[in-house]
Amino acid sequence: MNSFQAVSGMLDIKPTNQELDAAIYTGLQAKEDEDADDVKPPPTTLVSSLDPVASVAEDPPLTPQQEEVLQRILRGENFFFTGSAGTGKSVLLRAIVKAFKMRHFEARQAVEQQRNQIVQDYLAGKLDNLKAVDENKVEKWHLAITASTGMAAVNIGGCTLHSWAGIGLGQLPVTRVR
Ligand SMILES: Nc1ncnc2c1ncn2[C@@H]1O[C@H](COP(=O)(O)OP(=O)(O)OP(=O)(O)O)[C@@H](O)[C@H]1O
Repeated sequence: MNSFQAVSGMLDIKPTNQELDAAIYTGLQAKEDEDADDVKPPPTTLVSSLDPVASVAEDPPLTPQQEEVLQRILRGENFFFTGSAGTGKSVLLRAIVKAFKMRHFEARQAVEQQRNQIVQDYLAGKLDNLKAVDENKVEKWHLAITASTGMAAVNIGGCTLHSWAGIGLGQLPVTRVR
């Protein structure tokens, strides 16, 4: 069974651990919400309790299928994951966000270690001059966590696609949309 078949063959399952193994997820497909444009982004203090990385601490370990999707995304594949309600999409998405944040954190840490090593070598007389660390080796990326409605966005610690794109309520003329 290929991934696509696995994805399409798991509709209407309940979110038990065993059935989650047979399930894959609907990325950012959100429930219908006609008032989505009216939903304001929640204040930062509220969002903190919904922080996707903080939530991962309480999330269960990924199922093999969730883990496979995570690994493939980390390898750079474009991945559309889908499934009916309660099949573990949000749990997986939070794990993806955490993995990217960890990757960035580790890259920054490596730079700091190199920098410390240079200073130590210089102080120990092993280097004539302090040299700069090549920060270009730090992976640079932008992570946008978006959903099509405000409620769906809150659930994943993101924002609406409209908000992220600067469209807001869509009341400004096109020329003024950033
Ligand atoms: N790997 C897992 N092991 C055990 N439980 C899990 C796992 N993944 C998800 N669950 C549980 O299944 C339930 C549904 O998960 P989640 O909210 O991620 O589903 P969803 O597909 O995003 O749902 P919806 O489409 O309704 O937003 C939650 O209670 C979650 O903790």
